[in-house]
Amino acid sequence: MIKEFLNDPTLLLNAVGEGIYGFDLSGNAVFVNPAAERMTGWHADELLGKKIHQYHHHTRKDGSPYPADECQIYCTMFDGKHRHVTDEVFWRKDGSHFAVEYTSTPVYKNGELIGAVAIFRDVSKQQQTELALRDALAQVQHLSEQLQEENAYLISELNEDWQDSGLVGKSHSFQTMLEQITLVSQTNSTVLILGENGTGKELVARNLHRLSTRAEQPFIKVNCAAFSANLIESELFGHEKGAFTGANERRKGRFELADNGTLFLDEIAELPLELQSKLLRVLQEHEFERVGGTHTLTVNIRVIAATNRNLWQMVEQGSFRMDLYYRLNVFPIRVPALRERKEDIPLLAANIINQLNKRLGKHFKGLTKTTLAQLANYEWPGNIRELQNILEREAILSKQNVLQLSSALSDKDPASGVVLSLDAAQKQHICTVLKQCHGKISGEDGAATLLELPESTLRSKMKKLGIKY
Ligand SMILES: Nc1ncnc2c1ncn2[C@@H]1O[C@H](COP(=O)(O)OP(=O)(O)OP(=O)(O)O)[C@@H](O)[C@H]1O
Repeated sequence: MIKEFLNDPTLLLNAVGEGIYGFDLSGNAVFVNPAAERMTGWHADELLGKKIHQYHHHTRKDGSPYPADECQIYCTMFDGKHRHVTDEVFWRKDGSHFAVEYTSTPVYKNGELIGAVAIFRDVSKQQQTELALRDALAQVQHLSEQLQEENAYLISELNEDWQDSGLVGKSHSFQTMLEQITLVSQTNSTVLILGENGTGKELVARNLHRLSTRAEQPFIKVNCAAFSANLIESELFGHEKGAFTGANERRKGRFELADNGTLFLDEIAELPLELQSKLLRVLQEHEFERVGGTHTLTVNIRVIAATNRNLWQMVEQGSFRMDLYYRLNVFPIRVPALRERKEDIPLLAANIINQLNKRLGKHFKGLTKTTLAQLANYEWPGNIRELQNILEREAILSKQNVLQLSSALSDKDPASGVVLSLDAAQKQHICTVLKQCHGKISGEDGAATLLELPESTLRSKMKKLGIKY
């Protein structure tokens, strides 16, 4: 048996699964095994004695010429060196091609180079599997990035602690507003919420989303006043890796995060003019590009915008685009100031006390009659947020289970000997420093540096304290 093999080595070569070609020094085929025939479709008798390079190894995958003197198999015939090639294709008789991996080995007889042997295999399936794996990996990475961003966003949302608050009020103006919310929530129309600070614009936006068909989709908020002019663009539209100094990773913007859901653009009046035109484009065409990107992204978003400013006046002064104003003002909802619905104060106060009891672990039963009268006589420039702050301060100070005011309510400058709450004192100090810095927040001569705070911390403090700059 062994003898049979030794007498006819082609038996073994013909049985091998890899394709085998033998060449003489002129590059003519002297041996072609059946595996090579199967892979290429060329029969041995069509190739033997001919230069195989011309038949199926004469062009690259992209069709560009592959001169014989660059061919790695031919090179082996000239320099007698072994080669291992992994990035080429062989062409079949029918004109198609397949990815190959091959070795080209010199053949010596009595120390003299007489030709070369090429052993090759079809690696197209392996490459396809690798490609599919790479695709799957990229997809997993993409999903994980998205989850990370959504997670970061959700954590910051949870910190906002709005969850327990509902829309409370029985007054006519408030009830009319609730009817408007219910009606418009069933549509996809853009809504513009107008109202003074602390009247509940954000709460209105959240309830609008909750009542809409998008309720199960994300509600994404952007405070247009909380970012500097150059940060807001990437915050809204995201950025590509390397788009600007510090853009070490690709990042999705709020528009992408809000896809299929609702995007709440708070303090819309603070959006720089340049970005107003970009926003207009998204509202009109639902399309945008990430900063530093060329790929156009399409989104399906319901936009709710809010402002405490007189937008029309800004249009007249040239600081707000008229076309954007009309785009946003499709369905305006005006949230009444607290002084316009003083009859709601007892209900609101009861609601706030409930929340305080839960949060502070206390058992306040309500307010004294005198306190209710004092609350009704006040003009509430800070609206419901101010009412919340005052009740919280009293809840901390009070030793009884019925709350009353420890000092008179006043909307005058608090710098007149009255002890300020920590928040009020911080607000006053930050405003003084901002004035000193001519409103500049970042940079060496900015307020953040003077206050020894990171810029982002100062901005979120300003937002929390209701400081507008
Ligand atoms: N009708 C309401 N019933 C109970 N709580 C309310 C009501 N409206 C607003 N609040 C509470 O008042 C506070 C201020 O509301 P919100 O932040 O929505 O106001 P805003 O108008 O968006 O303020 P700003 O313009 O300063 O951003 C929140 O804590 C909110 O929960």
